Amino acid sequence: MNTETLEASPLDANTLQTKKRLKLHAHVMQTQDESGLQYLEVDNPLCTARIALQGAHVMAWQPKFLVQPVLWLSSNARYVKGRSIRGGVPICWPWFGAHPTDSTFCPHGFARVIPWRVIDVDATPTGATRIMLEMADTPEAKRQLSYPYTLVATITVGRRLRVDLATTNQADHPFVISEAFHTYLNISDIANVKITGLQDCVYSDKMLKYERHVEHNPLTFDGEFDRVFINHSSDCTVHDKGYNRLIHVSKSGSDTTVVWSPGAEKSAQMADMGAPDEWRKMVCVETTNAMDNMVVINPGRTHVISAEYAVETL
Ligand SMILES: O=P(O)(O)OC[C@H]1O[C@H](O)[C@H](O)[C@@H](O)[C@@H]1O
Repeated sequence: MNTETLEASPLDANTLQTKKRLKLHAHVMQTQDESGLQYLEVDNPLCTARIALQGAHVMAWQPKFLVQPVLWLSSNARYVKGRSIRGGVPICWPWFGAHPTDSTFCPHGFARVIPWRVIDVDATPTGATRIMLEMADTPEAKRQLSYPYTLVATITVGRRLRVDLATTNQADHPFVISEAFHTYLNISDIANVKITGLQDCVYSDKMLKYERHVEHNPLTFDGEFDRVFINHSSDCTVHDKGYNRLIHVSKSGSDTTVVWSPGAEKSAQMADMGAPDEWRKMVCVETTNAMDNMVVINPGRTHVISAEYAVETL
């Protein structure tokens, strides 16, 4: 289904304004809250999901065979124009972390706070729902990145969640990006999990002024943890003995993985991390290209980063 005319049509915009709900597809409803933020609510035979059009941000995804959600979403996340939502799958683009030269530019890039528009909604042969979104060309996006590009996210929700982000260089010169799916995974407790798949990898430790070390063991957590695993292009698995399940994170087009747990002290300083112990129920496993693995995109070329999440119950 092509919904390209949806936002351009005053009739459709008014319908959404008045009714706050608009059916885009058999399994997808577009809704709007009081502040004007819009969401896609997906309910298909395999899962439910919620996507904010601001940031192409997957806020929730839950396969129907599971009791616990797969993504963590803060209970006091802010739903405000121009601010990122704490939880789910924020898209960091076209830089990861702080902008290298201008501190007024959005941390982790502007893609997560800009509205995106729906360009297609479809069902896959397996019964999943595939939604394509394109980032709008707003003055704010232009202020922070002046050269021409297109940025398209394809989000597929079913038994698995897949996110693909395609950057096309429309300029007449190469440009460089860093990027991430900053995914917050829902876990039983940070003390119950270990993460495998990162052993023997070199990491830069943000807690130790970016010192580099080699990871020898599966990751476990006993305080704030913020590591950037360089040249890591393989998959990893979160083992959660509290929820008796594994969350497999597989990827392509990504050579960096970031693992982040804020710990009690940092969480207490953040306004949108929910109740005091809520941080214990999340760990971020971020499919990334950053630091040594920033991506050069030549004119006319497209680069795609993809991540897929699958849950195995034990
Ligand atoms: O608060 P945010 O801008 O969403 O960033 C949250 C976190 O993101 C990443 O994982 C970084 O490695 C952390 O250093 C940062 O604190």
